[in-house]
Amino acid sequence: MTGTPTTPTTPTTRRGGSPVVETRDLVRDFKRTRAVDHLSITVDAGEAVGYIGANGAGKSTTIKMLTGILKPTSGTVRTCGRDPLTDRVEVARRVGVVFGQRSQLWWDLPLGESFTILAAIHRLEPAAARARAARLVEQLEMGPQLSTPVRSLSLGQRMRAEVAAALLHRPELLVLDEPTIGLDVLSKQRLREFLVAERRERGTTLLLTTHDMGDIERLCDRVLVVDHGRLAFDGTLPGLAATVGARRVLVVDLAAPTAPLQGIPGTALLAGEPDGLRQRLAFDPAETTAAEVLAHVSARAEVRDLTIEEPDIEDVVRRIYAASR
Ligand SMILES: Nc1ncnc2c1ncn2[C@@H]1O[C@H](COP(=O)(O)OP(=O)(O)OP(=O)(O)O)[C@@H](O)[C@H]1O
Repeated sequence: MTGTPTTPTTPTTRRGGSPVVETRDLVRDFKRTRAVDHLSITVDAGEAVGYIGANGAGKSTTIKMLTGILKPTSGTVRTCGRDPLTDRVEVARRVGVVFGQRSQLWWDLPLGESFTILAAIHRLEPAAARARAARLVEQLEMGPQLSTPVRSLSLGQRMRAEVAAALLHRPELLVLDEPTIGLDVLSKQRLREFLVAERRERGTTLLLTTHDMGDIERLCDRVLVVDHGRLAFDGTLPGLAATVGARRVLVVDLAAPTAPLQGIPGTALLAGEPDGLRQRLAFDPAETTAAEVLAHVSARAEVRDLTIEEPDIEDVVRRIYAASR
């Protein structure tokens, strides 16, 4: 890795919109811990930004300051151009927040009633609110759950409901804290597809924390890495993967036992099953593509099935730490 990782690296091209999130020298101390340490970040209108870091790096504390839940120790924070502490109501009007571990829905009420109550809280015009809720319900395929009490929803259904609730008032910024944690593959996919569509249709700015590289890959144009409360990286995901040398792994299930798939350009063969039926090839996306690797494999053996293992964010972040020692 080149340069010191705690020096922000190549920022991506900015869209030139006005900042939706802007922090300058933001600090938050708890008794003995500096959770956020002179953090200066900017997110422009229409961007989709992944905010990542190891457990305890300061992500939730930052988000709580952006949304007016926590007061900074020092420094400034502007969300949609406002101070989230003194302009709480205006910020709440313009921002939607989803905390994966916490619900904003009424547990014992049918889901549809939560939407009605939220619309009233946001003082939305009833007909417009009903139309917006109906559209979200349709897009998120939640119609059958509208009369179900929230406590009886599956985790995937509840997360989609949380996202719908956070978007009911058409916020400019949607902040998502671990939106796909614990979801099965299909639920993750549905939620990601919805968020991509929402962004395309309404230009909603996304800021999300996640431990899932798939969320970043499918949703974000830009990644911010926080390490011990400080900004450690600001750039694209390929830029981050290249910076830390993160590899992807192509896992192939072969039709017949096959000799180890050694010597495929740009790959390293990882330990596989002894019969050679399942083999794992690590590759650097900067050097080759999954399609090229697969073409080489197919020339040697019949491929029955394949999966690609993404670099794990914890692993990427561990590599950043290792490089900073
Ligand atoms: N209310 C609190 N009181 C004391 N310390 C806190 C409090 N909230 C957070 N911290 C500490 O601040 C640091 C940053 O915590 P934070 O929750 O922001 O990290 P995080 O990156 O969101 O982690 P995770 O991925 O585990 O949610 C940690 O050392 C944490 O223990």
